[in-house]
Amino acid sequence: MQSPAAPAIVANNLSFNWSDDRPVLKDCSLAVPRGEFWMLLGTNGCGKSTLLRLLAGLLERRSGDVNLAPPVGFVFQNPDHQLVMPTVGADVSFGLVEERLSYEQVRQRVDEALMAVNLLPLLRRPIYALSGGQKQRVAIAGAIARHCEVLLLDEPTALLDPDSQIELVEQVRKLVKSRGMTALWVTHRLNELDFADGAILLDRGRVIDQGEPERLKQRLLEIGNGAEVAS
Ligand SMILES: Nc1ncnc2c1ncn2[C@@H]1O[C@H](COP(=O)(O)OP(=O)(O)OP(=O)(O)O)[C@@H](O)[C@H]1O
Repeated sequence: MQSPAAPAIVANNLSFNWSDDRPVLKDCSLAVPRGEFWMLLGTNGCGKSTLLRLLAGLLERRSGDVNLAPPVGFVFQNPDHQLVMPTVGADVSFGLVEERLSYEQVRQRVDEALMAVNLLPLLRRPIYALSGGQKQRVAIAGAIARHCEVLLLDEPTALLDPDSQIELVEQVRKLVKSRGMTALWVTHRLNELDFADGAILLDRGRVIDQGEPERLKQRLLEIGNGAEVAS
């Protein structure tokens, strides 16, 4: 059995090219401790989404190793690319199909997951009638219903207004702490870093630092252009 301090997300020497002449990720290694909420930072186009997709297995890696505690949940920047069923309850239960659970077990998992993201009263609500923040919480509930150990979130607040943005980051932090999950959250918004236990800084495809969020915030400001990384 792994100790509680063992990392739940590990990557060693990951490299990736979209085309032969343009390396996107260069020898990236990182580790996120179990039960912690970490952020993946970097300026536009430095490779954050590509790295997250490699970690999730959504892209095939060509070199290096990845090791994540299963099951793994993924939350996309645009929830409309992820939510496929007509109502909240149907969407959360859809992710459980492969587990062949009984009707009662599915109901229990869906209720528990929606309660965790404060959406149980919206169980029967059509997806089209939700706000952007509510849609993101449905996507997160899908991962909770599947009892995911690891949650990977690709700029989940990119399309949200500032209030919903802070609400979502607070809620994910609470979920990580209360459920013992491990989360890696991609962002370039400095204010979100205040909620993180740790961070990983990517610069032009290389992991140049990882650890204390405040130090990485300063480094991001140094390497980034102020306008882009401002919240
Ligand atoms: N499907 C793709 N095909 C070809 N090139 C791609 C593809 N997706 C991303 N890229 C390129 O890979 C590089 C890294 O992109 P990526 O989306 O991973 O960066 P990012 O740090 O997440 O950027 P942003 O903050 O703007 O979302 C960029 O140069 C981008 O143009």
